[in-house]
Amino acid sequence: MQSHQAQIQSEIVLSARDITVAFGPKTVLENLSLNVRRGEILGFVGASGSGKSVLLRTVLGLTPKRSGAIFLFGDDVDSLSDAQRMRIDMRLGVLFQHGALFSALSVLENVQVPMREYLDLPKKLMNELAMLKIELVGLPADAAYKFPSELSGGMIKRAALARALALDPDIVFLDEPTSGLDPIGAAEFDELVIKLRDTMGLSVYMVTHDLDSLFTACDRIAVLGKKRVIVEGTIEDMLKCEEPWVKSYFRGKRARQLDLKGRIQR
Ligand SMILES: Nc1ncnc2c1ncn2[C@@H]1O[C@H](COP(=O)(O)OP(=O)(O)OP(=O)(O)O)[C@@H](O)[C@H]1O
Repeated sequence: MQSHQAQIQSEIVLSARDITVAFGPKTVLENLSLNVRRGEILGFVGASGSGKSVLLRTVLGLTPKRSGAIFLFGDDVDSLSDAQRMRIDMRLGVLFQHGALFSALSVLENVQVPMREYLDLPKKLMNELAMLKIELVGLPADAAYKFPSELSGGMIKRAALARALALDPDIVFLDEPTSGLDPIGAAEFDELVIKLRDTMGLSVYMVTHDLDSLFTACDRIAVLGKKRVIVEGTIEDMLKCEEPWVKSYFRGKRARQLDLKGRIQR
């Protein structure tokens, strides 16, 4: 019999099954299947234009699929009532590429956007909860009253993460979270994501091109190619894989510069 811990570990929080998405005559995803397990950080990679953002939008219900099913926390989202769907949506946090904060709102107000949308809380409590999230992502308290234009790139990402965490989600979707950050800022962001996973049991679906993130933060990696997931596994599996795109990505010049293999063996 599986231990309770093993059951939790193997629980599937997101299952995309046989997903096909097309725009007019152009099929972008075809019979794609992918699972995210509770408490794991899944890195999702693929060539530019291969459909990573389309899949993310499809999972979130923002882009319609032609066929297939999306299961979130065991429920087929197409079978849910509006009220049930809303309860599921509250368990998802999203950090879109470029942070996508509202420029006219302070950081505190940005973090409160999901709270205002889904909850009916007194202002004082909302302020306290938003401050807790701001602290959680490592921003100083005075950042709460700043506007996005007054923040560095790294602070914007953290503020956007605080907003994604506003409702204590079970899974967060991060779309290229470290793009535009310098290597130190990117490494700090990865550490933050790992810490949140470890302390909150968060599941993380991370679209990324960042080899450092794939190496240090991701438990598993899924590679999108030919309209579906062509390879899935650990970073060690990627380094052994002979599929041409995977090989050139993980063992190409840039990867060699990062000395990924050496770092694995150390
Ligand atoms: N609304 C749309 N209408 C038509 N085509 C679209 C639409 N959205 C995306 N596409 C097409 O789907 C394909 C996949 O795009 P997508 O943005 O998902 O790629 P990606 O893997 O996220 O790329 P990148 O790594 O560059 O962000 C592209 O050819 C894009 O032009």
